[in-house]
Amino acid sequence: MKVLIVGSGYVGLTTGSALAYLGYEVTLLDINKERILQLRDGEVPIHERGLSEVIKESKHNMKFISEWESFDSNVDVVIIAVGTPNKGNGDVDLSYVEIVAKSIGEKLTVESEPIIINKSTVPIGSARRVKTIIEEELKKRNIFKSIDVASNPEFLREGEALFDTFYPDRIVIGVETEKAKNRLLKLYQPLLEQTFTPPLSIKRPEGISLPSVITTSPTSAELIKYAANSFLAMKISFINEFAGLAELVGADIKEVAKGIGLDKRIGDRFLQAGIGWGGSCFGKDTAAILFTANQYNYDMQLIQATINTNYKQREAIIRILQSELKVLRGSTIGLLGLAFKPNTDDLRDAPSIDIIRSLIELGANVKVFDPIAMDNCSIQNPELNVSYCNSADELFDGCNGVVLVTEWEEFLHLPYSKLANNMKNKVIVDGRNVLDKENLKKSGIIYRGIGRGE
Ligand SMILES: NC(=O)c1ccc[n+]([C@@H]2O[C@H](COP(=O)([O-])OP(=O)(O)OC[C@H]3O[C@@H](n4cnc5c(N)ncnc54)[C@H](O)[C@@H]3O)[C@@H](O)[C@H]2O)c1
Ligand SMILES: O=c1ccn([C@@H]2O[C@H](COP(=O)(O)OP(=O)(O)O[C@H]3O[C@H](CO)[C@@H](O)[C@H](O)[C@H]3O)[C@@H](O)[C@H]2O)c(=O)[nH]1
Repeated sequence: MKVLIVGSGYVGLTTGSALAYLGYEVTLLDINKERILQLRDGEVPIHERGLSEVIKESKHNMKFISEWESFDSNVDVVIIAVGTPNKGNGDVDLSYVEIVAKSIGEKLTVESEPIIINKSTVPIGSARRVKTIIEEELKKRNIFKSIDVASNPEFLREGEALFDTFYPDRIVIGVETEKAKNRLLKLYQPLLEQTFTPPLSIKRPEGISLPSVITTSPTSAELIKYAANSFLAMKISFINEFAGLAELVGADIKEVAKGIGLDKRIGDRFLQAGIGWGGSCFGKDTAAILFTANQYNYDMQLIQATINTNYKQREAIIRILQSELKVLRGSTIGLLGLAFKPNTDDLRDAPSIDIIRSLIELGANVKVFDPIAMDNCSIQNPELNVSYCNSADELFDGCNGVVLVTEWEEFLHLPYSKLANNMKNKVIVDGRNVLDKENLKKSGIIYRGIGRGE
């Protein structure tokens, strides 16, 4: 099967590499010429576990292009995986998807029979919009045919993108015809039956169940994606709201999360209280679903509260520092971690950036250290007046307070009591509730977690 993937970011590149690994002939098209040149040179432009290895093993099945001129119109499947950013008011900027649809319409011929798969997260009705744009372009060249556009939302997590692609919980197929349904089932057959030899870098976990397939309408598929992200975001905001109360009444939110998570109806995942969620999806997608609801004059208070609670968590870090240090002006605060979660270099909607801005506004000097995301931070936020450190030692030196923002594995095992000896005040704020509170306290550190009853 020949597959064209449009957009070579987290979703496109991961999906393309996995499909090439499974033996498909994959072409990745991205308008970012620099990215395409990097990929041709064997460089992987994003940080994802196992991605370089899988691309290396599959490169004989992969082609990278930046122009539609090189488009093979005999392709079986075209996957749209371009960005769908927020316009700032919650509305989704669909222009990247629309431009791609137009290009597809300009390039298809009378003979071409591809199924168009929309993997980008898009508002309700976008599959129909893409179909209309393509068919109108075709009509301009006197080609009158119906094009199948499927909605096939993506559920991968950054940092575990390849793992989630090879071993998904479910595959959602939103289609209007049998032809489209069968083409998608054929495409995903190796994953559905797990017939492939797992890549060495992304091992198949023992006892993993086969993915379920949900075949539904494009509209339901589009809503499934928003509902999934809203639910996960809500779960985190729920535990964070209780963390605030736990702090006041003297309870430990970690114990509370354990106590409720053992109930199978609730489940223990996504109950980690802390600074709250960030990243490219939860903020954008919860805002988008509120925007859609608004268009129908429908009030989604739970989603609004989910968002409000989340952004309050970032301010809570400042309140904790103020309560321990009193005056932040002139103090030095270190941030351990910048990425919105470990194992990624992504800084989209990262809590770290808001925290840095607030600290600077309050007159603090800010030092930061992140194993992977510092280059992205300095390129994307050149205006941020922070000192980039090369190690945890350098970060702690002279600080009045240190905030653990991203729970990178290496931060879990730092020699905190030794590092704290070089701080002016031994205040450590554990923004992810991952450190050993009793041990830290024993060594004279003032430990503050989120909702840990101190
Ligand atoms: N990142 C995630 O974890 C994730 C997970 C599930 C779904 N999604 C959704 O998938 C979509 C893509 O997200 P992403 O994180 O991979 O984005 P990204 O920004 O990492 O990548 C998008 C890529 O598309 C390219 N592009 C834009 N316009 C193009 C065009 N006309 N032709 C060719 N290439 C073009 C860009 O240059 C960029 O490389 C979004 O809708 C997002 O909401 C993302
Ligand atoms: O208990 C938890 C779990 C997560 N987080 C935070 O939540 C954010 C998102 O984490 P995660 O969901 O692991 O990362 P993403 O890569 O943003 O993945 C989400 O967003 C993607 C884009 O739509 C979806 O495809 C995934 O299914 C969905 O999990 C991060 O800031 C985490 O630190 C918490 O604060 N507490």
